Amino acid sequence: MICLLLSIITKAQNTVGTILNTEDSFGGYTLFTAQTETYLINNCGEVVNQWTSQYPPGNSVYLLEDGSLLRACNVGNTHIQFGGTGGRIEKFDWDGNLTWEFDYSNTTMLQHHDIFPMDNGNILVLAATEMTSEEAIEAGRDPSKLDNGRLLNEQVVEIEPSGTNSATIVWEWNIKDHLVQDFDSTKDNYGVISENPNKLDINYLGGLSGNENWLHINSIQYNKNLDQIVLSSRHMNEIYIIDHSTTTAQAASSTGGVYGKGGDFLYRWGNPQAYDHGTESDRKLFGQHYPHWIPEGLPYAGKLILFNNGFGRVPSFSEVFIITPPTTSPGVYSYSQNVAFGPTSTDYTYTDPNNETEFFSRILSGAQMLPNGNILICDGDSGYFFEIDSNENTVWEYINPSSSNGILSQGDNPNENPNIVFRATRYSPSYSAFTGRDLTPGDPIELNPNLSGCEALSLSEVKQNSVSVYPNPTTNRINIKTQGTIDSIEVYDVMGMRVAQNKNTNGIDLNNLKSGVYFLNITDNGKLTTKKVIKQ
Ligand SMILES: O=[N+]([O-])c1ccc(OS(=O)(=O)O)cc1
Repeated sequence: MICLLLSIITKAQNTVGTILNTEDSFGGYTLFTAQTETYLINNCGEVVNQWTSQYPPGNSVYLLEDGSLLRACNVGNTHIQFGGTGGRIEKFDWDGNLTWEFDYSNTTMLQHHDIFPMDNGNILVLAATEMTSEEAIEAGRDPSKLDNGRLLNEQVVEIEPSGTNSATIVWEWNIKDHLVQDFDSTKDNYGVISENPNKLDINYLGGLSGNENWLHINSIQYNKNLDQIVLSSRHMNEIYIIDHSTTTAQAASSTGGVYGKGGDFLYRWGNPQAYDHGTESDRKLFGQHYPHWIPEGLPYAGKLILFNNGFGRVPSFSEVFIITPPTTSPGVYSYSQNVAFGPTSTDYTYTDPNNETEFFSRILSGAQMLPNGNILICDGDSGYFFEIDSNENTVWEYINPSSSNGILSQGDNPNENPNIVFRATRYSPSYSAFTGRDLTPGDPIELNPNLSGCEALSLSEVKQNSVSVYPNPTTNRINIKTQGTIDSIEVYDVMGMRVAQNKNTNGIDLNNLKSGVYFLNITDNGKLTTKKVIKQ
């Protein structure tokens, strides 16, 4: 309720940039990429650093511990085309100089969607590679389900960068080595789907037709403690965990590695129909994004958080899930024959608390647990980032002003100007990338900006004690102590109705108001501060 009120009070009528900033948001810097630019903004939407590439996103971007930027970009491969393609990885230093670039794009292979920077400097790369129709049929694909005369294998490569534009592949995994099918008994991988939960049915299409982009894996994330990778397949509506401790040879087999299963799935979740372990009613995921392990030291550490887009169900609505994959020991996932991998319910689910269909992103998107227990959510389709607290109050809101029609002005309608964002990531001010950096805020991204509401709030955070109210609680008058000159005092009830106001004076009489909680909007030398008061 307090946040609802704060939002009513502090919401300048902004259409882009920072829409809402409250004292309950996690102070830090938010990184996202749109068009050719990557922005690091503070909670007021002011740019503290910016990197420019020649290319649009392809699609994820990371600020590394040393302050450099690792970004996948889209080179426009004409041989492999679907939403989310990339093809090149670029690294920039803090000052925006391109220090390394690497292409993973040709007529038969293409990096897409996500990459993951590992602690040792290597990079996990997600790529699609071509399987000819002969290869696909040999792997048991129904030939009537090969719309484009080929199929796209999904591949993970670990690359070790070197020089300014090269890298060595040091590890590799391919889904085509982990297929099962019950279509063609003459092929090697013929089997009973339900008896092979650790493999993928090459003829399960998740309700689609014979699209070559059959799996559409849209994220790759890594857990160094478990040495495991989690992948998200939009078209299967499943997430998969695989072992990274294997050799490349083991990763192409079903044995070896710390967990003994080679490159077969260690875990899968979201749509048990895909392995004949349930029906549509058992399905949890609908075009999901960005499953990743919540880092150590954060609330829900070690669990998986993901954005369930809710695409393909009626009605359409998105959710944020936190789940605990059941295990028998760390990284060893519980499974009993013919029972779908758990859990059957989530540890946490966020939907829009007022109207669930209000929160919906068809594509892209993600959610990030923050150190104070808030969650940063990227509604990628709308370029809309918002932060919720543990009571599901919205405590920060931002709309990406960079659209495919150019940089928007404050007042422009973002709904008329595509401003999609793949993912947004908040970095804590204590992150090592910021050590010794000049973080002086520059201008916001949007043209003709209006930071009034936001600056007031940020200032009130800084000058926390410079405006005080007393007595509080009060039976009648509230006095205001400030170093500046008070321009106006407005009193709002908990429903956001203004119930009293005064100008050019250092107090206000609450005599006529009922007992309860009120909010004072105090403008002092043009700066806004909000104070909660109790009328007895
Ligand atoms: O339009 N795009 O840029 C786009 C569309 C779909 C897409 O795939 S998804 O799984 O990330 O939604 C990625 C990018």
